[in-house]
Amino acid sequence: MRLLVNNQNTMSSYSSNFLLVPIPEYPVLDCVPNKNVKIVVLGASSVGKTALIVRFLTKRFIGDYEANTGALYSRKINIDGEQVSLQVQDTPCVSLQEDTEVLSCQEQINRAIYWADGYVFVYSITDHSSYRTIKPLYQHVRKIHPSGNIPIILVGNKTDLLRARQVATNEGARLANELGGAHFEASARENYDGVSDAFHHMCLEVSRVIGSSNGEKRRGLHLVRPKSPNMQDLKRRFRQVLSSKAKSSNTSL
Ligand SMILES: Nc1nc2c(ncn2[C@@H]2O[C@H](COP(=O)(O)OP(=O)(O)OP(=O)(O)O)[C@@H](O)[C@H]2O)c(=O)[nH]1
Repeated sequence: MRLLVNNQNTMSSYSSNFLLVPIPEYPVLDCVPNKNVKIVVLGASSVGKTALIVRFLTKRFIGDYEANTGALYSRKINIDGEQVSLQVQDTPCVSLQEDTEVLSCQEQINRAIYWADGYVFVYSITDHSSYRTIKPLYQHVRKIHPSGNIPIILVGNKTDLLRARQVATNEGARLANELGGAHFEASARENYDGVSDAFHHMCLEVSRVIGSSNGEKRRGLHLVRPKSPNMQDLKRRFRQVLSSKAKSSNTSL
């Protein structure tokens, strides 16, 4: 979901919520070289993907969200004393086709999976079907990245709703172990520390993988493209050529 907040200062005359970009992006050129951590958050409907991201980046839980359109959040954060440029991609929900293990997943999610270096799989501890989407989702990620080490974590959200629990802690831990990642339980609603621990762990894992590839991007697929010439620059040069041509044709008359 995408974040909705009421902005008292600018929209006080409106009673309903409106859409606001919650966390301003900073220019891509301002990224810390070789420390650009790209994370995608994946999971079924209403498990709390947006709530977890917003909680981690702002320490706030707002609670009112609009259906997700896949916002990208950029921040500089400090991981173990080191500055890291973090990009977190929120995604629309995925689902299983009825009574099957077949995943329904938008193309935009595939692009995010391809782009990312780390994967946060989220389920709700109150929704067993959201837990059951995780394995097919992981297999889907694996189809896109068939080889190599992909840093993942598994987060069981909504631990404040203990009475409605449908997924036991050891079920989550077992699955995380099977998929080769760490398991966390958290409540975006009630506890910042649990959320922060999970994202910090993810960032550390991704940093480690990036670091171990000597500063080059993993898989060699995301190397920075050479800068294309600036449009203004091209126009200026074009005008210069035209005016020098005009001058030379005047002098030859
Ligand atoms: N009780 C409780 N509710 C939560 C928690 N996290 C999120 N929610 C609520 O769950 C609902 C869905 O949260 P979102 O963050 O929008 O979930 P999402 O996974 O982004 O949803 P989709 O857009 O459907 O993919 C909202 O009503 C949130 O307020 C939590 O930790 N505890």
